[in-house]
Amino acid sequence: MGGQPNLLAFPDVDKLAPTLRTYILQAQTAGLHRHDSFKVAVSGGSLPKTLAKALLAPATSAEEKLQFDKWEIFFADERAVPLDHEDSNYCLLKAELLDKIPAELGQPKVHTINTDLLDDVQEMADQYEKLLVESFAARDSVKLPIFDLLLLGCGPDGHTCSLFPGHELLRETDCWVAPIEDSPKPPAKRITLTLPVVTHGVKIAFVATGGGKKEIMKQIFEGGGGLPCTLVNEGGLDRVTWFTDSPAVEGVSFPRRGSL
Ligand SMILES: O=C(O)[C@H](O)[C@@H](O)[C@H](O)[C@H](O)COP(=O)(O)O
Repeated sequence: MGGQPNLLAFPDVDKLAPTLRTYILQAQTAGLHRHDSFKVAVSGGSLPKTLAKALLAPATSAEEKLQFDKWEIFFADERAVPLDHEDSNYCLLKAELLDKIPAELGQPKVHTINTDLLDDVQEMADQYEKLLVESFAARDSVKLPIFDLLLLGCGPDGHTCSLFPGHELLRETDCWVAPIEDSPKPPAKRITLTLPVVTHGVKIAFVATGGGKKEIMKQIFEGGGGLPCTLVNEGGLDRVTWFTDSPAVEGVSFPRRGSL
């Protein structure tokens, strides 16, 4: 392991989407070879919309087929709200992507939070972790779940998943899924994958677009001072790829801007 995160910059989201699609298809192929399924974690925010742009586009004859029936989708973070609530990351993903997948491509298996536990986010996180244990840790030797792909956003303060700058959760090393009850971004109660799980992914993708990300992108790539996104870069190294648009990276100096 080594290298550096890869930073890809596109003129706009429409130009970014086809490369994101190719990247996801490559990760799907690798996952299917590894365990005949594709285990993905996704965040909320603007990501589901961009994912939809990438994944709902018509297929080209040269590419691998999207096999959604082999996908297992987990949430990199989720808010402790009912599944049909406007703050729910599941609700967002469903509206933007899941409901629009053509029947012939199959439907992913989606692991939602247990909404009986909205008042007990510790238990909600523990149960979600159990889902990961069942899905990933068939062998005792598995110490951490290894997602085939994590698809993440980056907040204007440098947070990712529900891992916020300066928060004690950044030091969590034992559990795979943690509760948070004081999220600075509402709603306050959430669950999130922890940093060791995020940085263990086979591939880790950030999608960060729009001029609102410009200042934080500079900080992340020019030092970062322990920002959550920087910590993922440092832990994931060349397994991390950033999909950005020009407004988000204007003025960001970064040694490696590449292609897939
Ligand atoms: O539940 C959440 O709050 C999101 O999962 C969060 O982590 C998001 O990914 C970032 O805030 C980026 O959001 P944008 O893409 O909307 O900037």
